[in-house]
Amino acid sequence: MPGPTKYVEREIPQISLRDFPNRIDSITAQLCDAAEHVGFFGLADHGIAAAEIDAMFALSEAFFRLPAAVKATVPWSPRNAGWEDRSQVRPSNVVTTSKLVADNKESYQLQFGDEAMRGLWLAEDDEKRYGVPGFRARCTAFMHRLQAVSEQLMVCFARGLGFDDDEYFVRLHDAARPDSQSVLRLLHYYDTPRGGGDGDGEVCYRAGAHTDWGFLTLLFQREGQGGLEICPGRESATEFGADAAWTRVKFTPDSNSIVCNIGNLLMSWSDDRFRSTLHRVKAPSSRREGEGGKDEDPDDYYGERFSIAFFNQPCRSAVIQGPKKKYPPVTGEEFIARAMDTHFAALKKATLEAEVQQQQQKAY
Ligand SMILES: O=C(O)CCC(=O)C(=O)O
Ligand SMILES: [Fe+2]
Repeated sequence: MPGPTKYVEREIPQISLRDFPNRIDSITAQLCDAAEHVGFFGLADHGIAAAEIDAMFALSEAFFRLPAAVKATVPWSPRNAGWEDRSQVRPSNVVTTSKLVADNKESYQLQFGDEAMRGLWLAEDDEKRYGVPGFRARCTAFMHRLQAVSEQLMVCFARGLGFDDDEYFVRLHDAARPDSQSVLRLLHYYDTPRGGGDGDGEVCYRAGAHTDWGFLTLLFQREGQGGLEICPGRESATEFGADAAWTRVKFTPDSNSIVCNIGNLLMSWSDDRFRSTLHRVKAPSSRREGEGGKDEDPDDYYGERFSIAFFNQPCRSAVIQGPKKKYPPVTGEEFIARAMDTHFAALKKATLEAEVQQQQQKAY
């Protein structure tokens, strides 16, 4: 059972993309510094207007407010796309609660490719009928906006890592290729019940501690809907940072900042120079006092949270190897398959350990 979270203030670098062509050297230096030392940074002056972001959040909320039966017509598929509801069980959830607890959220994952999205978009007539007209076109346009911002970062990272070709990462993440794997994830976290002693004792996690396994994640959050926390450098004695000092990633209103973080793939692609950083959306909480609810803090936020994440993932056939060749080459497809295997192996291990713990408790 987790104890109260320790919090520390850490500076999360804020990087401006203003005047990108002329400032590319200084932006590259700032990005590489943030990627090496924190793994997280905020991006300002990225060119996506506040109105565009607001409109995308409104569209996402309209989708999530649809009846479950409608959302279930575009169900999650192992192609890493589609809608899921309270189905993502993370190893960290199991380790900290000793139960198979899923994140208390729903999400809808979208990709560029027709094949990946086969049967996973609402039909045009249904978009109109259910009050989300133009949903597919608007989401796709927003993905292209995020792709363009990501490509600027990719050019900087290619330069900073010493690849000869500035477009190296850009080519391997080409959204026009049919084997593109990048994902836009609309997220909706449900209200989290607080420990009160009058409920059924269900323990809720919003998003358990994890690192992202892709290349680079870009995330929008909303003012007043906090919860995202990071644990830089995995400064933790335990696997998922339960005893570590966490830092809240606050919304920065004046810059429309995009929260960016390095994924495991860019970490290995940089020969471990850049770091992927443990993060989570707090908090474990419970309807029954003392069950997970121990981790409550006066600054916690328990209301609904909407966020939008864009996961840059290399095309399936991309060959991935760092400039110093620390790791043998792997394709984008292999990397993701391995990430899945690692995830399920960790889940299996955590589940077995939780079962053993429960048996021990019964025995004494
Ligand atoms: O919603 C958030 O703020 C974080 C989401 C996240 O970390 C993820 O989906 O990987
Ligand atoms: Fe994440």
